[in-house]
Amino acid sequence: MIEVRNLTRIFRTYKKQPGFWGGVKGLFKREFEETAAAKDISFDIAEGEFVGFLGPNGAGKTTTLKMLAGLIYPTSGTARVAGFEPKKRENAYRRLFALVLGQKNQLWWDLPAIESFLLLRHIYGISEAQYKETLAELVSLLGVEAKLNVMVRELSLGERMKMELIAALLHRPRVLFLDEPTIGLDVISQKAVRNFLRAYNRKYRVTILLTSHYMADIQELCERVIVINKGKKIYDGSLDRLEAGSGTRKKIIKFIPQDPAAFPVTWTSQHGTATRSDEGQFTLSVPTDAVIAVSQEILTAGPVADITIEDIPLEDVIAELFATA
Ligand SMILES: Nc1ncnc2c1ncn2[C@@H]1O[C@H](COP(=O)(O)OP(=O)(O)OP(=O)(O)O)[C@@H](O)[C@H]1O
Repeated sequence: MIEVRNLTRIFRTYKKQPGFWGGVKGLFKREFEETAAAKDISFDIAEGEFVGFLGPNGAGKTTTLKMLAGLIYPTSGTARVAGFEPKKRENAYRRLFALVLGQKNQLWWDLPAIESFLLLRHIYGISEAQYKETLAELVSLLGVEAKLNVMVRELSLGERMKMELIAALLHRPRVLFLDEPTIGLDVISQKAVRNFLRAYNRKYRVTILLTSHYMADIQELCERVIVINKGKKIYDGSLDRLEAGSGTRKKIIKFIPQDPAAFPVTWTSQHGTATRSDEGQFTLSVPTDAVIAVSQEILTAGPVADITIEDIPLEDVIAELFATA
């Protein structure tokens, strides 16, 4: 469904010297700076896939999504979505995808959401019957029946995002580009949006490319992730492989001794040293194959009130990937 080959976008920005005279100088001699927001990015996404697009701030995620949506032109390379070249901005392509930017609104601020939906119905030429059916389904899935006639500016952030999603899906796109759709939402709204996206993806086999800084979004929704850093793709594969195959093939052991005096403040095992926290807890990061040995060492050292073995948080795995890339 999505085919990206060596997609590159270089931004050229004017470097203004500070102050008034800096501005005047700039009139005569302009200095430019080039930023490669996307460098030689290639990937394929099959129909119905739900792919997470990860990277730190400024990695080039939004730039790539905007190129796929035809909002900005690539400097070089090609992109094809369902056979269309986004940069040509054909109407048939506009009907095929939707782009949701969590940080921007497409709904009319001073009107109830339903008015924007009606406008979109006309823009996309959606038949009355299809409009009614789609709207009823989306509104009920997202639970916003009671808010359709409320001015958008009076909606909560979560309600507004749900309305944005309805606006994006009214014309039944086959491809969805979601740029941080859960940003700023409370945990309950984040979960509601996630549940909706999962159900929608499964029911309609819509192809979804999602960026989010919330790892829960990625872990709950995406089996595959593409990671980019400084404009370059550094990983493309399953989330499991990313977690298992990372340099941090480790687990975290946390324990609280029954008698704190039985353990020194700094306790050393064969595989590392842990320092007691104010709450009396010790935390050790150990290689996965040493988990049993270290657990036995802890239990031999003295009775424990609690012991847990956890996976390294995905955030840490990814942070390590960025650091080594
Ligand atoms: N219109 C523009 N003009 C100049 N530089 C730009 C422009 N848009 C983006 N950039 C630069 O391109 C780089 C990538 O930006 P982009 O917004 O794609 O990153 P991102 O991965 O989406 O980051 P974030 O997670 O913070 O949203 C950044 O260094 C940014 O400053």
